[in-house]
Amino acid sequence: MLAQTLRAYSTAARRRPFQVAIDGPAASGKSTTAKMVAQRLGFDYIDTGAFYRCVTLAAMSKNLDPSDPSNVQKISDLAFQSRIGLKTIFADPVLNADKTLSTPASLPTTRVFLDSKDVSLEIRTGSISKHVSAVAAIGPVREAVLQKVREIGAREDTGDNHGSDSSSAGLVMDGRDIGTVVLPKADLKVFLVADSRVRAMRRLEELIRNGADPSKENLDLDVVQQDLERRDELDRTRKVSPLRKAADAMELDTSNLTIEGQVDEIVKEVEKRRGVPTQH
Ligand SMILES: Nc1ncnc2c1ncn2[C@@H]1O[C@H](COP(=O)(O)OP(=O)(O)O)[C@@H](O)[C@H]1O
Ligand SMILES: Nc1ccn([C@H]2C[C@H](O)[C@@H](COP(=O)(O)OP(=O)(O)O)O2)c(=O)n1
Repeated sequence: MLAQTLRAYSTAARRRPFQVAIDGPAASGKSTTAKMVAQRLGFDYIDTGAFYRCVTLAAMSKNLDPSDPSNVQKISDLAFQSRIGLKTIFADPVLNADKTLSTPASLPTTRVFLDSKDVSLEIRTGSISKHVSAVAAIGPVREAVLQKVREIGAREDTGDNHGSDSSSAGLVMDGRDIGTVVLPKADLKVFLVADSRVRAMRRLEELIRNGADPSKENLDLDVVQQDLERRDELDRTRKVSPLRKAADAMELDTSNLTIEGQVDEIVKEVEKRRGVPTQH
């Protein structure tokens, strides 16, 4: 009996993927960095912000204004009922002339599905960004998202991930409360920050890259910066699971870093903590 228990325990211990929690304010580089870290290490990736954005889209599609307190119950019900799925497409490693493998330079892309519909671009529009913090402040909505995220995390733990039959060695998850609430025992916690003007420039470029037209929409650097700062303030001051740095998180300021640079810092730290150098 004891031997059986010990064997079960050691299997569970071996199976638990290495967890990397990445938190920080809006547009600090969390999802880009998290995806690339996952690609470099062969880990899975979960973007928790996408869940709050999907619930916001579901609410707005039903004309439920998230800032109206009388809609809280209906939005909470929607959060529990909505089926939300993520699929991250990682690029294959590159085979070098000397037969070694290296990580491709291309960025992985994450497709987001709400009740089977691909809403990847729709959830990034200005109107969703404007309302998402109000939705994310609703306690039952956070419970519903936590439940969904943990279910996905547990599937990855048992190998039922992305249709693959083997579980990955680790998991990278990004959001606002990953290190404090969702994965409080994460093996590595990172808190990304960057100057708000720099974040606004990067976010504006991204919106334009994704097809936004600043001449037609009310979109300039000041507008984007104000939206990021307003959202950060709401996320930091809400009662349930506010945005804050976990006491044991490593802080990384990306203002003067390249994307590769910030990914390198995190991968180095994972390798140090795992004691296993990974192939690049
Ligand atoms: N070090 C960097 N240098 C330049 N652009 C960056 C850097 N880090 C992130 N970005 C860009 O900034 C934008 C916001 O990053 P993103 O990963 O979406 O942030 P978050 O997930 O924190 O909101 C993206 O367009 C991303 O490509
Ligand atoms: N774990 C999380 C993730 C996101 N949120 C909320 C707070 C954010 O304003 C929204 C959207 O998050 P997302 O990471 O997609 O937003 P940005 O890419 O940083 O603009 O969701 C949260 O409260 N908790």
